Formats: sequence, C-alpha cells, structure tokens
Amino acid sequence: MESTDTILQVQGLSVSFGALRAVDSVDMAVRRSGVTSLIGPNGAGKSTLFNLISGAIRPSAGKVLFNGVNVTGWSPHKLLRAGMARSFQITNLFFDMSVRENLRLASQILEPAGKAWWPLSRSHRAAERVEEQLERFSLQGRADALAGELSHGEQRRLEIAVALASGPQLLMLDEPTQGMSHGDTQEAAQLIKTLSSEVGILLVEHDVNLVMDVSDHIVVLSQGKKLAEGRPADVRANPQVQAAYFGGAHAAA
Ligand SMILES: Nc1ncnc2c1ncn2[C@@H]1O[C@H](COP(=O)(O)OP(=O)(O)OP(=O)(O)O)[C@@H](O)[C@H]1O
Repeated sequence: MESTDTILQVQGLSVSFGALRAVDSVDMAVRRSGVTSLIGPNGAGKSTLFNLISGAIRPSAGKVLFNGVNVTGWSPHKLLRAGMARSFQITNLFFDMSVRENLRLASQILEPAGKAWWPLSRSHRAAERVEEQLERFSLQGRADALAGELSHGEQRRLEIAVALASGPQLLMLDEPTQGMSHGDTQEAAQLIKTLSSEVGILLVEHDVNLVMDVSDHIVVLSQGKKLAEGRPADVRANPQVQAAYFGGAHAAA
C-alpha cells in the first residue's frame, strides 16, 4: 500500500489480559478513502484492536501511525482532534438533548475550548454544519426531538452523524447496524459506502453479508492474530478463513 494512500497504519500491535494475548502482533493499514473491515469469530480480538487504535486502551507493544504520526497511547480526545473519530454504539449520544443539540456539540469539538456551550446563533459555521448533517442523515424532521425519543434506526444514523460532525479523516464504526431492521441495515450500508468516498472508514461488523458488500479491504482476525486480508472475494475464498470463520461453529459471529 502506498504510504500517501494510507491514513492509518498499525504495526506489531499487541496487548494481553493476564495470560491471554488478545491482540498479537497485528499489522494492518487503512486507506484514506474506502471501507476497511475487521472480521473474525467471537473473541478474535476485534473490539480490543479497535480500542487500541482509538486510544481506549494502551498496547503492550507496537505502534499506531495516523497520517504518518506516531499516535500510540494518545487519548481518544486528542485523537479526535487529530481527525480520528469513533462511534460508540449510541453511547456517545446525549439522550436528554435534542438531535440538533447533539450535532451542535459534536461539530464544535474542534473549536477553541470554552465555546462549545455558546448558543447556536453565536457559531454560524457550526450551525451550517449541523443543518447539512441533519439533511444528509434524513433527520431534518426530527431535529427538535430528544435523541432518546428517536427510533433505534434514527439513533444509529445520528450516532454516525455525530461521529462525522467534527470532520474526521478516519471514521471508526463499531457494529453500526447492530439491532437494525433489514431495511435500516440496507440503508446504513448505502450510507457507509457513500461516506467512504470522502473519509476513510474502519468497520467492525458482525453482519458478514454487509461487510462483503461494502468493504474494499477486509482484515480477518482469529485468536488475536491476523489470519488473512484482502478483497472481499479473496477473503471469502480463503480456505483458512473458511475453516476458522465462515464454515466454523461461529459462522454467524
Ligand atoms: N478487559 C478485558 N479483560 C480481560 N479479557 C478481555 C478484556 N477484553 C477482552 N478480553 C478477552 O479478549 C479476547 C478478545 O476479545 P474482543 O472483545 O476483542 O473480541 P471480539 O473479536 O471483539 O469479540 P466479539 O465478536 O464477541 O465482540 C476475548 O477472549 C475476551 O474475553
């Protein structure tokens, strides 16, 4: 992979929980555009790798390079300011605030400290961004509703909008379609694909069909190690992947 195409590089990343090597010397890269997905059976280490990349936990060995800069051990907030946003499965929404207020706070994250709580009228740029996001994520009609009152599908859309509101270069999505209906999942897949032309996406998702549809590149983890990587068709055809994943006892993971 050309280094100029690469937004994120992971080198020899490892972490152990007691005797368990949950992530074991993983190398991988994410391009500036397109969708890179992480798949693997239950317990393969996907969430742990996500947590290592996004600064939620510290690695015991290895490096994370973002835009060529060594960001290993940076806090999630510092990474967000540098352009790495992660959606946290709804937990990053304020349920007792309106949809518009959720987006406003998220879009002001990059503004000087202390201004985030200014009234909307004081920050025109942020206000414009908020309206753009409302339209893009089909939430205009719900702008004044409390986030806690939205349907599950709407909350998932808002969550992605919130993660995007700070204008990141890398968007990390953690099971964005979990709990969605089939129709909402199809819409979310389309949205992810569209977004990936303007922002690099790293996706962890249990819905293998969705992963196969939207991904440009797939990394397969098994027992903390990288088992295989490549284009969707190549990964699906890989006998090791089939044995460990598609054909295995955890095929639905
Ligand atoms: N904080 C922790 N303390 C101890 N063990 C942990 C911790 N977090 C994860 N593990 C273990 O590390 C291994 C990898 O877990 P992880 O959640 O990263 O896998 P995963 O691929 O995301 O699984 P799933 O598909 O079930 O979400 C598992 O064996 C898990 O039990």
